[in-house]
Amino acid sequence: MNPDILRERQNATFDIEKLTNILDGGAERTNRRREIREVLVLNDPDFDYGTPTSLPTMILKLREYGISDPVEINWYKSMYWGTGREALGLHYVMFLPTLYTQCDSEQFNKWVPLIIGTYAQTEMGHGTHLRGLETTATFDPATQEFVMHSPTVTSIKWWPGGRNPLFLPLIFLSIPLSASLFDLFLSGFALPTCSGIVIGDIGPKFGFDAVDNGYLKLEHVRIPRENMLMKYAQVKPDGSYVKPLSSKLTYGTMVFIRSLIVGNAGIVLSQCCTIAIRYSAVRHQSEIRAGEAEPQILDYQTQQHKLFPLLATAYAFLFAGQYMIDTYNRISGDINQGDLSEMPELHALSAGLKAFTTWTANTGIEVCRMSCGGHGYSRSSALPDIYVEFTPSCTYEGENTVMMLQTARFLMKSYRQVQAGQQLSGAVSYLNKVHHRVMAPQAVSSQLDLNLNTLVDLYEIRAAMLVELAAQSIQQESARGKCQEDSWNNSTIDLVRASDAHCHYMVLKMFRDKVDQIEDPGVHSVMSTLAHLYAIHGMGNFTGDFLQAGVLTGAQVPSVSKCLKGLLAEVRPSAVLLVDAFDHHDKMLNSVLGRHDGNVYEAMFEWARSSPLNRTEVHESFHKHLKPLQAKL
Ligand SMILES: CCCCC/C=C\C/C=C\C/C=C\C/C=C\C/C=C/C(=O)SCCNC(=O)CCNC(=O)[C@H](O)C(C)(C)COP(=O)(O)OP(=O)(O)OC[C@H]1O[C@@H](n2cnc3c(N)ncnc32)[C@H](O)[C@@H]1OP(=O)(O)O
Ligand SMILES: Cc1cc2nc3c(=O)[nH]c(=O)nc-3n(C[C@H](O)[C@H](O)[C@H](O)COP(=O)(O)OP(=O)(O)OC[C@H]3O[C@@H](n4cnc5c(N)ncnc54)[C@H](O)[C@@H]3O)c2cc1C
Repeated sequence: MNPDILRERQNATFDIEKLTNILDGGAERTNRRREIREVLVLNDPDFDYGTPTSLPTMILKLREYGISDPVEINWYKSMYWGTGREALGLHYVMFLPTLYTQCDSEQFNKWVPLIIGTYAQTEMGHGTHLRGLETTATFDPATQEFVMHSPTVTSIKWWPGGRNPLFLPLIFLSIPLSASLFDLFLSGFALPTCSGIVIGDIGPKFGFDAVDNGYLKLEHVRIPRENMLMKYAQVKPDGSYVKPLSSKLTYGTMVFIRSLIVGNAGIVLSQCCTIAIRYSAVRHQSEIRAGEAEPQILDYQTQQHKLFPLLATAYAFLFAGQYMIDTYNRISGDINQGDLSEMPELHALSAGLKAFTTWTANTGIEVCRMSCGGHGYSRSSALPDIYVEFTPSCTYEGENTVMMLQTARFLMKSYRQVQAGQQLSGAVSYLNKVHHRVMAPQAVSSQLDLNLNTLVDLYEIRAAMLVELAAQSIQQESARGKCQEDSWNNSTIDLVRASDAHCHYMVLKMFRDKVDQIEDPGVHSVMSTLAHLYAIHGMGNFTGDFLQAGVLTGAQVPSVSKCLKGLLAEVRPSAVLLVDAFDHHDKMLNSVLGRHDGNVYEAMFEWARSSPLNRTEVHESFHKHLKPLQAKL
């Protein structure tokens, strides 16, 4: 083991295993995750790491081992595929959940165990604006069929993942918005089961290469009436339409996946922090004091300033992901029982946190890559691949700006309810105080009150202020004679800013609540330090907001920076131990820089030598192209 990394692991001030258990949701979950990883994957002789041929093996193994819990499926898949996406991701996270949530019992029993599918909602002309989708589904009572049709070029279904002839049906959204299971293909390499279907691949993408995103054009293709998913809405044999309790129930799968993406952003950021911080512990470069040995780059304050707030953010997002999934499970359970009262809040929370966490993680991955210098740009670091695979999450499952504006809709509605004298509950209850906000007591002192509860209060006040400013912008636009829609559009910068601040407050609050639950003193202490770092770093980034909210004075601004530097120094001794607690296996991380043993250079040389370009002493291109050219010169 590299001596630097060995030294970093001595004198731990907290129990790493206990922190890993907290991240997993308990010791039993950690044990189960490791059992899946060590026994069912790494020690499986059939396991040929991450090669496409292993996809069928993976599916059959999942069935052989009886792994059906979605989280355990993801644990298994992530060991098989490491940090990359794989062709079946969409099947597990969108196609199956749609069947689970939108099929009536007969359809569920008929389809769920048997098929692999995709989710074809987006069209070439519309991805965000679902009410603008053009594909039609026209019921023909004479034949008890729906006639599915793509009337225009912009109505061609565009992007469905895993849309190759190998795959079976797809969930199809069409006008009127209902989800019909559209059985297009038989298993295997069968051609379309009926004419009128034009499919293909949409061509090379920025990345996401393991997933073939396709296109699908339908020309009056008929499917049985029974293929409409009929849990919430039905078309009866006589053609009569039974409306769902809410038209938004059809959007349920998107809410589910957005909820998952929150925790996934934390996982991806934790992977990158593991790579960058372990590498920064073994990389020596330049000098701090003349004549002395080159220091670990992790001892440069700037390197700590790049990485430690991201480390804190990774923990914050992992805890936010746990909260999000628990909230999703609770509210979707109520919805299943017909209680839709909290559906708007679930939509607003999942939409906002999905955007907030993916935007932040997306930027953070690049900071981690650049903090590793040239070696970060090498594919051996895994950081370029992680970025390329993660960055579309800011677009898919709800484009982030649009998602922030959906959260803003909920915030504005809540604000108007407070103005009308209503008492709010839930995540926006802080708006009840928006008109009675008193200056925070600490604003009169020059010292920053570092109490975590006080910091949460400051973020709450900041969010309330920005919600009020956005509402006032809309009111001012209306007062200038603008219609409601234009008043809204002319305030969308403020609205996104308000939603962002609301999500920032929510994430810090969840982090504080999680820290409060930690009983082990050592773990509590180091997590409390990270939560403080997350809060103070945010105050440094948005100082203007806190000044404008009147909870920070000009005299206190220098102490924000001073406090930040102190917290960076406090995290330094535990940095490697904190990424060890994420428990990312080398095989899954697949990064030369992020190896647990820190033996980076030897591994990098081996990695380079294994390149196909080095298979021969002289590359064949010399003989094929250069040598003939030289002969003519
Ligand atoms: C299982 C374990 C696995 C773990 C894996 C871990 C993580 C996963 C990581 C990555 C994912 C992996 C694979 C997936 C990768 C790629 C696949 C990508 C797939 C896709 O992209 S699928 C397509 C996604 N498309 C969208 O998201 C479309 C976005 N657009 C919309 O949602 C809607 O058009 C809109 C923007 C919300 C507007 O809708 P609209 O009907 O026009 O409503 P409005 O007029 O704006 O509002 C009316 C009213 O309705 C409320 N509303 C809107 N949406 C919802 C909702 N979903 N739920 C509840 N309520 C909703 C809205 O709030 C308004 O209410 P008011 O009271 O304000 O009137
Ligand atoms: C890798 C990847 C995989 C995908 N997989 C699938 C899949 O399997 N199935 C599927 O159905 N789809 C899939 N998609 C499509 C994806 O869901 C859409 O791309 C996404 O919903 C965004 O819609 P759009 O592309 O139409 O962008 P647009 O909505 O056209 O966005 C373009 C710009 O317009 C802005 N904009 C749009 N509306 C508003 C508004 N109301 N207010 C302010 N600004 C606005 C956006 O903020 C953005 O800046 C995938 C996409 C990617 C990148």
